[in-house]
Amino acid sequence: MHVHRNAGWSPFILQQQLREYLNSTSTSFITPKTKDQRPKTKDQISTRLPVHSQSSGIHPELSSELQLMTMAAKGVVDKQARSHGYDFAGPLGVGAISIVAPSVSFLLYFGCNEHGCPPTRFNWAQYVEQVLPTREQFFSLEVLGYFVVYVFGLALLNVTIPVRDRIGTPLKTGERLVYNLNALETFVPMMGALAFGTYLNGWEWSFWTWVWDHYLHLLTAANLFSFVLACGIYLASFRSSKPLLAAGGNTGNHLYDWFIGRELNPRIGKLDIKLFCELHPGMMGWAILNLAFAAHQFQTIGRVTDSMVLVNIFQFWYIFDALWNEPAILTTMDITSDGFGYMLSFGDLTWVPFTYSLQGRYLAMYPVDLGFAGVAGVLFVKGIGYYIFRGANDQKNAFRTNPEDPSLKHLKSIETKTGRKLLVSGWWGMSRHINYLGDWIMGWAWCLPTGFGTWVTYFYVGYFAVLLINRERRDDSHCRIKYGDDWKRYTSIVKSRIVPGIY
Ligand SMILES: NC(=O)C1=CN([C@@H]2O[C@H](COP(=O)(O)OP(=O)(O)OC[C@H]3O[C@@H](n4cnc5c(N)ncnc54)[C@H](OP(=O)(O)O)[C@@H]3O)[C@@H](O)[C@H]2O)C=CC1
Ligand SMILES: CC(C)=CCC[C@@H](C)[C@H]1CC=C2C3=C(CC[C@@]21C)[C@@]1(C)CC[C@H](O)C(C)(C)[C@@H]1CC3
Repeated sequence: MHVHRNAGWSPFILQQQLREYLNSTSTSFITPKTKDQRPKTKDQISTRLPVHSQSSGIHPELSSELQLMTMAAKGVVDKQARSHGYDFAGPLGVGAISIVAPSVSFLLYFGCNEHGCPPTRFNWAQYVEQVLPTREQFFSLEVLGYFVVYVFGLALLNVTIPVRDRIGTPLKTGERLVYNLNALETFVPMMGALAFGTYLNGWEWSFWTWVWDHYLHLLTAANLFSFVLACGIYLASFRSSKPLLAAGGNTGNHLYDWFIGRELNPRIGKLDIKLFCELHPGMMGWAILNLAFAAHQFQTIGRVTDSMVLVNIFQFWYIFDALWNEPAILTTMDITSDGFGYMLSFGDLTWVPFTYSLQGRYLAMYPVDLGFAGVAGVLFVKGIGYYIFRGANDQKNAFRTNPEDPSLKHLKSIETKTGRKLLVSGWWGMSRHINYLGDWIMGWAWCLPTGFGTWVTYFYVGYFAVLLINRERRDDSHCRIKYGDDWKRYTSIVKSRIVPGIY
């Protein structure tokens, strides 16, 4: 069996290769008999090439990943493996993002509120006097407490609701984690309870009023919680049990590793913090905020406009779609390769619920009636976006689940040395991430219902374009490592990154 130097990082296949290789070669892998025979310090083992001598049980013919698997098989993987290069322009870039992103989450509030969106009629002195909040308006210990109870309550549900257990993709240590996939089983009863409360009390229900009245307190609480959580998880990653670290979050630069995430899968018992934060408090909080905005609009104008209905339906659909397809998240880079740091802590718990719901908050203050033509136009944009987004994601997920599925036999793909195939026709032949294009077009369907009275509510499509372009580049570099020359072959066939024929 020819063992490829750059075998892609595909643990299933690597395990198969390793098994065949071990059977086919006379090389005897020295299996440490007892723990004390295993290399004990980082200096004694390394995951970096050039390879070790025979004595460590690693053979030079094996690719770097296969060596890792071999070490994994021998329990000698260096879980502290130093990382590859920097993303986001390194420590300077992540430092800037760590200041700018939270600031923007507040600026979108101070720049779009009852005083205007943006409040341009004030000069600076009037703005400071009339708009800037007092300390009491900015921070509330009581609301922070409620926010903590909300997050911890969801965490308790996540580890107690009977779940569809799911096995994650194999780690470089060879082990695979079990995940509690019950986001939908949590979200549906939550929405049912809120609907029942609204049925009993009407849209004037004090819960909706409370959310609206404490929006800024909740935003501050989410920012504080995200920061403290990221710091706690970072410090915990240095614990004596030496947890598995993310390849990109172990550079040794504290600021960078804190932002990107040093530990790959931080857990508290059965609670997987990365998966929980990505789909529970933030995504569900996003839906709650949108409903509170619709309630506020009803309380102020006695009805809910067609634009507010569309924004709520579109974004509720997006949230429900994410939770319905929860198993698919186990193969995303956030779960498989990114550590849990401030980027995901802030992104999940603050950025998503508070900036993605900007359109609903704007419409609660500045109602827009679209009319039939407007509704039809926005529905058309949404339909185009969702057709691409869902079509591409379903096709890839189906192909990854069972490449031999009869419904996929019309699709062309290329073999890779890892044994996994890459689609080169259908959605994934049009561009390497056409799913991103569909998602971005859907973002326009979220912004257009706010009309053209302000540019502020179109912030999302601008930000999202930057995020997806960066994400495509990061995924490209991950795939280049995974697939080596086969990825070059793939990119020579599928030339467009996101927009077919354009980018
Ligand atoms: N609203 C938001 O803020 C965000 C939304 N999203 C959305 O989430 C969805 C998922 O995106 P993301 O998590 O980036 O991952 P993707 O769904 O884009 O999957 C990327 C992975 O798919 C596999 N792949 C790539 N090309 C092919 C091919 N030709 N054939 C088969 N498999 C291929 C590779 O993994 P492998 O080969 O190892 O299987 C690659 O790493 C997207 O629709 C995106 O728009 C994402 C981030 C933020
Ligand atoms: C400004 C800043 C620091 C941004 C951090 C990035 C995060 C906002 C995003 C990183 C990956 C994300 C994903 C989703 C939301 C945005 C973040 C957290 C996601 C949950 C949206 C819904 C999708 O269906 C998804 C589940 C595939 C997706 C996962 C990644």
